[in-house]
Amino acid sequence: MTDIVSTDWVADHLGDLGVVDVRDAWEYDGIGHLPGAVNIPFDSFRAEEHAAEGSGGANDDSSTGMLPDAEDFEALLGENGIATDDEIVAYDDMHGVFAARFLVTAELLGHDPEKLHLLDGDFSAWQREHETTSDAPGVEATDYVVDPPAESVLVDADAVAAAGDDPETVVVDTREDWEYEEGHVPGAILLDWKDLVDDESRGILPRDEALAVLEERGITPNRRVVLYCNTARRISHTYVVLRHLGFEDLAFYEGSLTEWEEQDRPLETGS
Ligand SMILES: O=S(=O)([O-])[S-]
Repeated sequence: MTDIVSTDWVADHLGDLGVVDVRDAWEYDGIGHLPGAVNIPFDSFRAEEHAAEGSGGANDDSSTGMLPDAEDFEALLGENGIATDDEIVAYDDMHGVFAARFLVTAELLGHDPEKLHLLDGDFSAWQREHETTSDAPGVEATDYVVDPPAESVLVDADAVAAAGDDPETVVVDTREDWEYEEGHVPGAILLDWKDLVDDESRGILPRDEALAVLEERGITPNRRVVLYCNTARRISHTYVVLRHLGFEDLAFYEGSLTEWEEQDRPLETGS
């Protein structure tokens, strides 16, 4: 399970971690970064275009959304010296949402989720408490191998539509309220991903508070939770937080609303 870790935990384990900074290169170079961090900016591990269901050919019913090609991801991690069995910590300066997307991408492409960690409180927490550097790390290229798991949390649009009729399942829209009001998957519940984040510390809410926010909306660990947003970036953060809180039955709609709308599926409006 991808974990959420403190700056002190990262400081204690720095020598044993592949540290991935997903901010833009100018921030990594100009503002500084964690010691030993490599820079893998957000745009570099996303597909250039959204790939909808069936885009891989007539018999392809998979939805790869914004996931990169396996070879591209292998080359990217390999050239940055990240190995297939590395423990990885990722961070950004956006409350963790971009870093979470990196970690979920790695998980979906087969990196052991037990070895994936999100820095709580993002770069700002590290900057307040620990030294940063502008020194480039020494990088030794690796042969990173993508090997997607046989069982995946990925679901397609049909599964999302069917989930709406299942009382054991809750479909969750992690966008902002105005986006939800303009149009959402019928029956979906609104949970802005930032509602689980403390705006000041940029870290996740204390466990009890986070669980209370979720329970208020009927999102409880005994239910299956199906997540979507626009292009699967914001759900990546919610996915990591829910795993951290102990939610076991999660489904990840990579195609998200982009695909849903491309397929002319129904939308509900209003709050
Ligand atoms: O975060 S997003 O994929 O909805 S743009």
